[in-house]
Amino acid sequence: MKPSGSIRAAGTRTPRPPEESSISINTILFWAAVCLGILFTIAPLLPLRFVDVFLLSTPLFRRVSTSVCSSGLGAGLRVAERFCSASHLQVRTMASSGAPYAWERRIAELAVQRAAVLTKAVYTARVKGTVTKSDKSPVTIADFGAQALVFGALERNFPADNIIGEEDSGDLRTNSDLTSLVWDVVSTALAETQGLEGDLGTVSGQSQMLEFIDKGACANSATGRVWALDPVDGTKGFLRGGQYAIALALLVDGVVQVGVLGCPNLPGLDGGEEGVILSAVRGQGTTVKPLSADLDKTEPRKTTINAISSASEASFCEGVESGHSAHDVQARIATTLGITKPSVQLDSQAKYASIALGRGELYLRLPVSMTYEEKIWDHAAGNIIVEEAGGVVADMYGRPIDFTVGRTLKENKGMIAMPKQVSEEVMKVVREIAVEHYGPPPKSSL
Ligand SMILES: Nc1ncnc2c1ncn2[C@@H]1O[C@H](COP(=O)(O)O)[C@@H](OP(=O)(O)O)[C@H]1O
Ligand SMILES: [Mg+2]
Repeated sequence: MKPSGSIRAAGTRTPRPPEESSISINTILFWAAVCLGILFTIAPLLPLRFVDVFLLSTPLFRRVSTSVCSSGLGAGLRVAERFCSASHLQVRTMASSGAPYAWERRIAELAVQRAAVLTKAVYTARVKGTVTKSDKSPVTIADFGAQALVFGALERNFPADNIIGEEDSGDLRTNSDLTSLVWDVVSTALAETQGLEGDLGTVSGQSQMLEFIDKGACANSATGRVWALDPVDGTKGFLRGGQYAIALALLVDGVVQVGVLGCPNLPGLDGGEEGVILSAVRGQGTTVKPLSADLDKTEPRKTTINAISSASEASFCEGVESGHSAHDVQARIATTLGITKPSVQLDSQAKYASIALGRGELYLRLPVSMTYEEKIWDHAAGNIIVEEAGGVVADMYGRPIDFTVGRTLKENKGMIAMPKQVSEEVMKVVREIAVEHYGPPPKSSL
């Protein structure tokens, strides 16, 4: 793992590596801005292939444009951008957005989208290369392949950040047939998303693929910038033909600041093609786009949780797997709240996505066993997506979720997500039933 200690002020972009940030002298920046301005102005007159290759592919261009914009000398560039053809929208988006975490959100969305190309191919394939992990849970070539693609993209864009990932390459390193199967789906997905290579990089071969997969072993979620990935959340749903999600979040000093959820099997927007991608940045709301959209060219749509005035109006969702949450306790809570609609059962963080999209109001996840510790990658992205959509997420005792304690959420038990307007009412009932059923909250292990 890379050393930690990459603490940065919230909302700032990851500093480029040392050699990149060395372009900091004002004179150089000024002339760089002038040159870029001229280049952008004449860009439409030049052969498209040359312009695209030069502007979109050179690391030098990315470094210079990043420095130009952050130094405030980007005005010339922005003026020149107006004259550019649509093929340069990618660069414009990158260079002109000043919102905190805009770069992180964009790369996370693109990485999740590319991973979804891979998972969708495996979802419909006959061979999924399923193996059973030591904790008895299943993992497929889609989990490994999606993790390699996303971590490659993070490594390229944020090399100083730490990463927590659900999978590691242990099962692959002892099974060359399985590794070949993963490489097949990775290389196919790379070929199908060649347009993203400039932003997300590539995977050079099997050995780099294994290296990328192993970048997620970080155990510290409390300090610095840490990404948390679940490459295929809801693997059992994935294998059963149900819902699943690709979930990526960025934590800064233990607080989730960015979250992206790709949900390939959720109904599309306005009756359109299946699959949505939601993203949220702390303080900026939650947005949604079709998963298959050209993300740089598609306006994000704000989405908010339904504001209900009484919990009895809610429809609630829960997991499909009875081994993952206590359906009987959840049913009792729903009845006590006066909810009459039957539960909607969905696998994965598609539940958080559904309530953020206003397709349900309440998510109940009560533990089957008090010894189970929820995983950070199963909740970080969903947490911010619901909160930024106007919801509240808490554990079954009404406590906020503590994301600072490493790979598991050991300071919390159970999980509930709900609209703000009814959060007191819901938390009171859930807390009472939780205490009665499971006993008082266990003492902090810290
Ligand atoms: N006993 C248990 N209690 C709660 N969650 C569990 C569990 N065993 C596994 N899980 C988690 O539940 C996740 C799926 O959630 P859901 O049931 O809502 O679809 C799994 O994610 P993966 O599928 O990524 O392994 C796994 O991490
Ligand atoms: Mg999971």
